[in-house]
Amino acid sequence: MAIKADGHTPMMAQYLAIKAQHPKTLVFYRMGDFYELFFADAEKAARLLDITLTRRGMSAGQPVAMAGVPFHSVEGYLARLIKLGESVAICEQVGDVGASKGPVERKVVRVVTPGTLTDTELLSDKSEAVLLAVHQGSRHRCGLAWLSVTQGALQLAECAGDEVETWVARIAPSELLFSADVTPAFTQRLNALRFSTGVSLTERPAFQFEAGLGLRKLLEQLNAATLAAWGADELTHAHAAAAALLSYAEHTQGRALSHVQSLQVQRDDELIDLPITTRRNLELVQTLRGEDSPTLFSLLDTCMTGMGSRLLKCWLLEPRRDRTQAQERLDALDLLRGGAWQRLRTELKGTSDVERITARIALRQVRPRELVGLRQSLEKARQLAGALEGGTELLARLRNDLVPPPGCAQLLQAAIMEEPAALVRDGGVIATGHDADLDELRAIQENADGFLLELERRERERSGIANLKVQFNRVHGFYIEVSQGQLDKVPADYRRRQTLKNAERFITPELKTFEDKALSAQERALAREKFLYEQLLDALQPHIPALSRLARALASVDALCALAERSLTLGWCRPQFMKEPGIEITRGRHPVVEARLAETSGGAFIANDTRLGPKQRMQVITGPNMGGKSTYMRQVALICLLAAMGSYVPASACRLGPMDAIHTRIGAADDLANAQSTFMLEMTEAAQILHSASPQSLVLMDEIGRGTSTFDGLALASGIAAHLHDKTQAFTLFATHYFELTEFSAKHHCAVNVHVSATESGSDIVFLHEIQPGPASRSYGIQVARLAGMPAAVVNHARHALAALEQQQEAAREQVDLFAPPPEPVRQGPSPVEAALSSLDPDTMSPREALDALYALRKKLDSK
Ligand SMILES: Nc1ncnc2c1ncn2[C@@H]1O[C@H](COP(=O)(O)OP(=O)(O)OP(=O)(O)O)[C@@H](O)[C@H]1O
Repeated sequence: MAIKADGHTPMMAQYLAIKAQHPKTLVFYRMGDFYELFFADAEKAARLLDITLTRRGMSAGQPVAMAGVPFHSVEGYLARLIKLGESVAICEQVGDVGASKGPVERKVVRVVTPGTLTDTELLSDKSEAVLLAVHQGSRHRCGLAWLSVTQGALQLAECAGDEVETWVARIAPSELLFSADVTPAFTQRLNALRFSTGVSLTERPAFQFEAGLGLRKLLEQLNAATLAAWGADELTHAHAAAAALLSYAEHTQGRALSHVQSLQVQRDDELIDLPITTRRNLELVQTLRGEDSPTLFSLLDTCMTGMGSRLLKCWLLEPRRDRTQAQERLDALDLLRGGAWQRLRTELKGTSDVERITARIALRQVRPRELVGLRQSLEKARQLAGALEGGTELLARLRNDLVPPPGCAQLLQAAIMEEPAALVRDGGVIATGHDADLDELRAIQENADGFLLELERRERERSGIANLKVQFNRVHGFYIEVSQGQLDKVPADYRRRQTLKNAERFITPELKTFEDKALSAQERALAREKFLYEQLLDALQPHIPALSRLARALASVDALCALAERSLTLGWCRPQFMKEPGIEITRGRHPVVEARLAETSGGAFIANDTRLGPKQRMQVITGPNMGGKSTYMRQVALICLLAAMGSYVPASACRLGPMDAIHTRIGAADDLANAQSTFMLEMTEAAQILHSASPQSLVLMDEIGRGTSTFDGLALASGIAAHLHDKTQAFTLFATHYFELTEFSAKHHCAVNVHVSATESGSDIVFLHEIQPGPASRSYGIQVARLAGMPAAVVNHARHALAALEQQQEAAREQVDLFAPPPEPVRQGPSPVEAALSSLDPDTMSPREALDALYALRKKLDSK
């Protein structure tokens, strides 16, 4: 192999030039049927994928480490790498093999990264891969821009610098872009986010976060002269984020994102605030153990399509403060519950992921079978539109959007076969009758079979070899096979092509002429199919906006039908919204615990009422462990959240006032990644709630203060309760084991005591799970420990110790008033210097007397 001047083989030189452009990305370099990785990339891939590390000779005097994966199973490997947060540059052969002397021309055609996935095989049906760019702006503001490449909807927002974490939690990106010049403190916060949310961080050059560039790119993308219509013209920090976002997305796809044509601006006061801790504690989309079920989402999601599931998740995680949208959905649900939901779901069954297919058409990555799926789904959409009887404003809008773009289905029908091959490069994709040239080329191939049979018959007759066969294989082309015993009968014009153990293979001039014609017809047919497919993609581009709307409408109908079905199956009621602040729930249930109990035949769920209003803002909840305090508190939050997203709720009646946030401080898990102790984390979270909650927030506090000594904990818990009651005035559910806190309501007129009931049966405890007025009478900790299987000796020991402790406390009880305001610092009487000073009358003193008095004062001070 020729060695170039710098010592590398021409192929390695080509590889290194490509690698230099993608230093932080694994480069998959296509060589025949494999993607190869070299040097450090090879070592890394071998480690991450557990594939063999080999050597490919030497280049520039160095051994070349190499590892490879077969191209036909590349998706599986990509999926694993992406899951590990890696990015991969796919480098294909783009030139003709053998066209020039050096290596075949190669190019990175796209970069697969966690936030920009478009491959159906790599994406989860039920969640989006979202790419987010964060720009750290001036004056403590940050700009955010995000998008899911497969959805094509661009979103912008600006937020206060300290709210980035909340926004990132809500947006739940797979990949986050940030500028190389953010402050070290900001980088630290991003790293913490990486630990807590698993997001991949990608650093981009600072110049890409430029507001002017962002504005230009946005205008170009939306084909608009101003962003005023979206209310986005002033959001310069978000423009800067958008600049980096769009550049990166285009860079990874290797083309402009023509399907990204819609923009939405999210304002920080539009959505109900659901901080990371709330999402986690309420187990909205993930259990505390990080599993997908059982969660509120897994219970809700009976959607028929991935699009529906994804939209439903988005409704759940982005509830609006304004109730218009929720009301619209509830109105639609009322109508669908009449029975329409069943018909619509039958139609929805088997619908393809039109949203992703549309994006893949725009990115020109769509596969033939996806287009067949699209055509069938357009037909389904047409039928759905017919079956939707308008009725409500929302349903009427959806019906309009479900009408397929004129001509689109016909175009697909005419161009693509009923059952096309998986890949265009294999041929067998374009329908017969679509293109005369292609039909002619195919006819040559089809007539070949008849011709070959005829030739075989003639040659057998001519040679007298009865078992002579005319055949074809990919390597040797066409041939006539004659077995060893018959070789003497072979006619003179046969030319030997190949010798086998028991037979010889020949070609004749006639067969050779036919071969040339047939093979070139096949090649030309393949090329023609590729060309026609590209033409079809061109013709589909103008339909993209209408297809995106249609996809959204399909997803909405699916999500609404799921909510309708759930409300009926689970016996939920329609919530009412009121203008006055308050939470009034009659016979509320925790939907996930209830479903669990039903599944495990663990008995019926006990429904409970909740009444909170301006005069009763806080419930102090006591009761035994396992009594149901956490369940009760969470159920109130879940019911508020379900109502806000426009769903029916697990209760028999429900009226809700305005709500701006749900804050939770529940459980205690060490945050080892951030080097925070249990107690530190508890206090940090509580402090955040005290700073950000408002009178329109719902706050759940579960056993605050238990992470430290009893007195410290009790003192802190009472301080926090008082702050929430007096200053924040949020609706608060405050569960505690400190009985002392049940005295809180005596001095705080908006707080009431409630408890979860339990009774004793012999020495056992029976949980009734009912919320009742007043404080709990005792804590039953020892009975619960007994139930948990604690050895009898330990339980006995504990009983004695408890009795002794209670006696001791009774004897030494000193009434401590936990809720009395802190005493003013004690004021002492005037000091001797002050007394002497106040007895002086400067107006009656001569200068000399004044000086003497001053010396006397000084002396008094020194003698102190
Ligand atoms: N209303 C209810 N109806 C029926 N079962 C319930 C109800 N509430 C709770 N439970 C059952 O009791 C279990 C314990 O409830 P929960 O965790 O809410 O108790 P807790 O009072 O918060 O306990 P701890 O103080 O130990 O955290 C639940 O897992 C559930 O199985």
